Amino acid sequence: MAFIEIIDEYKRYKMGDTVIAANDGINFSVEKGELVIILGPSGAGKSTVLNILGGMDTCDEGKIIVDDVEISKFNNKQLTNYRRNDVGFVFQFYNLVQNLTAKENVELATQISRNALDVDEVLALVGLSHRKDNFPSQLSGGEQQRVSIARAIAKNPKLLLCDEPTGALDYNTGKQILKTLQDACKNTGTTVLIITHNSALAPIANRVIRINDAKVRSIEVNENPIPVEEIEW
Ligand SMILES: Nc1ncnc2c1ncn2[C@@H]1O[C@H](COP(=O)(O)OP(=O)(O)OP(=O)(O)O)[C@@H](O)[C@H]1O
Repeated sequence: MAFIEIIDEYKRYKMGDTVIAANDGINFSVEKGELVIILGPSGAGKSTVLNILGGMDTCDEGKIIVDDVEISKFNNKQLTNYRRNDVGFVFQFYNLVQNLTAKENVELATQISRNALDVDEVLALVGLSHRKDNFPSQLSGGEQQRVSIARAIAKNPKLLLCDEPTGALDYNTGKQILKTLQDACKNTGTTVLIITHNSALAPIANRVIRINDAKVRSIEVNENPIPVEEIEW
């Protein structure tokens, strides 16, 4: 069995009298340590899959298996522990606590997690050692996103889930963030999933899952992913 298995997963939202199928029979698997890109246009159902995989939402039907555990059977308490210990999240808008320094923002995550890594080492890993005592308002967007990546990695999660992590950044800063994620995947062995609508990013991933209109349309495995610094878009 693969590290992540999503099997016949369905999620529907009721809007008044109509029902929207956000995920309509999703199937894919991911191997441990892979960098995965989930590609698709707005409204395709990408965030829904990621939220279900991250234990922030639950599916209506299907099985979600992570590291041999069926998380789709979890109760609320189990889901809380799963989110705390096993999943790191990175969002488009960094969601940092404004009155805490970069280091304190990362520490906050390590305090509620079981397997936390050394905060200074993780800040060094994302290239922020020299900025750790700064507040978010004193950091650029790219630096703030690196703090949020550090915060997610510091929990030493099984999965790092990133929803449009470069969406609010300019081209070069976005590229640096993707490189940070690619390096983090390589250097820590964490399985990383990135949602994007930018198909030019596909070559950097080990696996590319294309989702459109609530279904998986293709899955592609790259034997030789390309370093982020070598792609242009
Ligand atoms: N909480 C919700 N209530 C009702 N409908 C929802 C909810 N969340 C998502 N949807 C609907 O489900 C579909 C898939 O949404 P989803 O956010 O997963 O797409 P996406 O591919 O991540 O899009 P984007 O790139 O714009 O974030 C959309 O039609 C959306 O409007």
